[in-house]
This record gives sequence, structure tokens and C-alpha cells, in this order.
Amino acid sequence: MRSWPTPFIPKVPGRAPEVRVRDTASGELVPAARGEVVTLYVCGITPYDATHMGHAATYVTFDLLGRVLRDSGHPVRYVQNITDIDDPLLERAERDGLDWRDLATREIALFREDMTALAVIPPDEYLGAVESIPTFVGPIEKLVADGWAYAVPAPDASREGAHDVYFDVSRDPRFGSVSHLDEAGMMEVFAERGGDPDREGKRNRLDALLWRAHREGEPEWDGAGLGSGRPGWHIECACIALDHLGIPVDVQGGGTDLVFPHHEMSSAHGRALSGSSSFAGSFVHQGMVGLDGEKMSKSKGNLVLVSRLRRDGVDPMAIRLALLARHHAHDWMWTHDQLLEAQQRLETWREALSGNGGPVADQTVDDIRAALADDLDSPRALEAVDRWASQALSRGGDDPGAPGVLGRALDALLGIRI
Ligand SMILES: Nc1ncnc2c1ncn2[C@@H]1O[C@H](COS(=O)(=O)NC(=O)[C@@H](N)CS)[C@@H](O)[C@H]1O
Ligand SMILES: [Zn+2]
Repeated sequence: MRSWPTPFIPKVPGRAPEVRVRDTASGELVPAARGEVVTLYVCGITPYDATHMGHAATYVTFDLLGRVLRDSGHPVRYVQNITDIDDPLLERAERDGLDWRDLATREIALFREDMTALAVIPPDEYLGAVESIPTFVGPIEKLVADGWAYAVPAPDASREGAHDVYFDVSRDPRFGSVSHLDEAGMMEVFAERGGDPDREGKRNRLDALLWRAHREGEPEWDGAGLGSGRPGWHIECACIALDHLGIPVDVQGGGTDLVFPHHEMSSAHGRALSGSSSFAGSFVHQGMVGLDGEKMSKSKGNLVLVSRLRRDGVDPMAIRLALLARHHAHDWMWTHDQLLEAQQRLETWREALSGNGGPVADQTVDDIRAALADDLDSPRALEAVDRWASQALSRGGDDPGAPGVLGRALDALLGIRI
């Protein structure tokens, strides 16, 4: 699948320290890089209601990680999927009287535009689930052959004697090692996030769907020995990560609403397929962005869309700055005031950088690097720039090169083009 144009990334003298991130699985602050090249798998959108502020916060956060990793001397191999087939997409298409493929195409195009406007560096590989389905069939058959997965009769399938296929979570001794939820905690969110705990014939209520036999009116693909049907959600990310990056990946990224079941399950599937004892060196999660007291989500429909703000003439750099002003690890509420503050901050920075000199900026660049290398502490990075700008505006400065150095650092490290 086509991604979007890569923004120019200026060179900045020096380099960031080794980046450390808070790993959800261990709870520890760990180095994001475990070798020279860093492999990064970030879950992509399910293409409808794109691109709301929650999506944008997530992709800007992992864009920041990619930028500071490159700046610290690590090439990054970045892969992202698109869940362009799944129940929620089919349900939304149904609700809006659209063909699900048209809905996906329209929303992916909008997402590309928004990512481009927000100066998000595209993944090296951008894979749709639909185009990748042929690569899921073999691995699912292998999971069955190796005893990790089993068939459940599907009496409502369109073909007599058809079966769905489920992953047996009781076979995985490390199940729960990502979310650290107990069974009750898992059961609390499993159903609302795509699980089917009450499905007849499953060995364990938390077992996850790997392959769904064709039902009347649903799209279907050739599943070879699995029969005609379509893949489950979690196996998609496990297979794409395995095929395009290898398991373990260095970093698995996503929002905190993916910790369970999605990253727990894709980790279980990926470890079973690869034989690796871990799915990722670290799991990094973006806190939930809300609006008016509730998580911004499609089901609630309380969405602030990047494209709508852009259409109203809001500078995408102000949107990005508003997102960077909040630490990625915390949940937070989007307010219009935050956008106004970000616009004001951008104006102040632009004015301070427009002079033909300024205070020496080397320390400011070091402070930005140190903040981002410390679990992507973007609020602290922005405060360093605020200090330089207020000094430049109040006392001026005699370093003619300072605005250029700092302007390039803002672009390369924060993705903020002045
Ligand atoms: N309100 C929110 N705040 C922060 N991140 C969010 C919010 N809503 C969704 N996200 C994140 O945005 C990304 C895309 O979400 S999504 O469109 O629902 N798609 C999916 O979760 C799957 N396609 C992942 S394979 C996910 O990482 C999700 O955790
Ligand atoms: Zn995913």
C-alpha cells in the first residue's frame, strides 16, 4: 500500500543520547535500540473516522521516537499496517450505506494527507491487511498443526461444515506478560475491544479468533486448508511484524487501548510463530486523548479531526505543537484552549527565530535532545525552546548562526517547521 511523502529531515550537528522508553511489559525505562538498526512496528488505523486527535497523538509520538533514534545514530526500519478489513469497518460501512472498500480508500487517503501535513515520516513499509491476507493463511495453519490453535464449528457459516479457528491462550505460559491483567481484568475489556468471550465451543473464553469462516454478506478470501473466510485482527499484526521486521521487534507501538487484548494477543501469536521468547524489546503506549471527559473514540463519535481543523485554516504545525505539549504516557483531554496556546507558542518561536541572530542555541539543542531521549519528554523539550525564545526576544543575542541551528533542530527533532 502506498504511504505518503517523506518530509525533508535537516542534519543537525552532534547527536542525541541513547533513547530510553518506558516499557509497558517490564514497567522499566529501557533503551529503545538493541542493535545498530532499530525495528519499529506501530499499529496503523482501522480506516474510518480518520484522523482524530487520538490517532494523531499516537502517530506523532512514534514519529518523535523515530526522529530522535535517527538523531542518536540509529537507522530505523519502520513498519505500519492498516486494518482495512475488520468487523468495526464493516459495521461502519453498513451504517453509512457505503461499500466497505470505498470507505477504507477514502479514509486512508485522508490519513495520508493528515500525516503529511503533520510532518510525520512515513513507515518504510505500509501494509494493508487485505493485501496481506495470503501471508496469514500459512501461519494460521501452522498454529493449528503445532497445537496452538483449534477449529470451532461455525453452524451459521455460509458453507456446511465450515469452522472458525481460535488461538488457545492456555497454551501460552507467557500470556499476560504484556498487560499484567488478571483474568477478571482481561474479561472486563475483551468483549468491548473485539473479543467474543461467550462464543460456543471455545476452550477458554479469552481465546482469540484467527480465522472466521465466510458468513453470508461478508467479504471472503481463499483460506486454503482453513476454508474461505477472513482473518482475525491480532494475527494480522503478528504476521506483518514477523514477515517485514522479524520477531522480536525492538519497539511495538500503539495507544494504551491496544495493550489488551491486541498487543497481548499479537505477542502470543508472534511468539508462537517465531519461537522467540519475546515479541518486542519494549512495548510503548500512547495515553488516551479525550474530549469533554471521555476518550475520543469512533464509537462515541466525540471526535476532533485533523482534516477539519486544517480546513478551518489551522496551521498543522500548531496542531503538532499542541500534541507535543503533552507527555505521551499520560491520558489527557483535548481543549480548544490548548490549540490557541500552541498557536501563540508557534508565533513567539517564529518571531524569535526571525531575527538575524540570537543567544547561542547549542545548549538548547542539547536540552531538546536530552528531553526526547528521556522517554520522549516533549513538554520538557518545548520548554527549552521557550527559554531560548524569551531570551532572544527580551535581550537579543549576538550569535548570527543561532536561529539557523535551532530552526533545523526543531525541524529534525520535533518535526516543527518554522
Ligand atoms: N483516543 C485516543 N487517544 C490516543 N490514541 C488513540 C485513541 N484512539 C485510538 N488511538 C490509537 O490510534 C491507533 C489507531 O487506532 S484505530 O484506528 O482504532 N486502529 C487500531 O487500533 C488497529 N488498526 C490497530 S492494528 C491505535 O494505536 C490506537 O491505540
Ligand atoms: Zn495492530
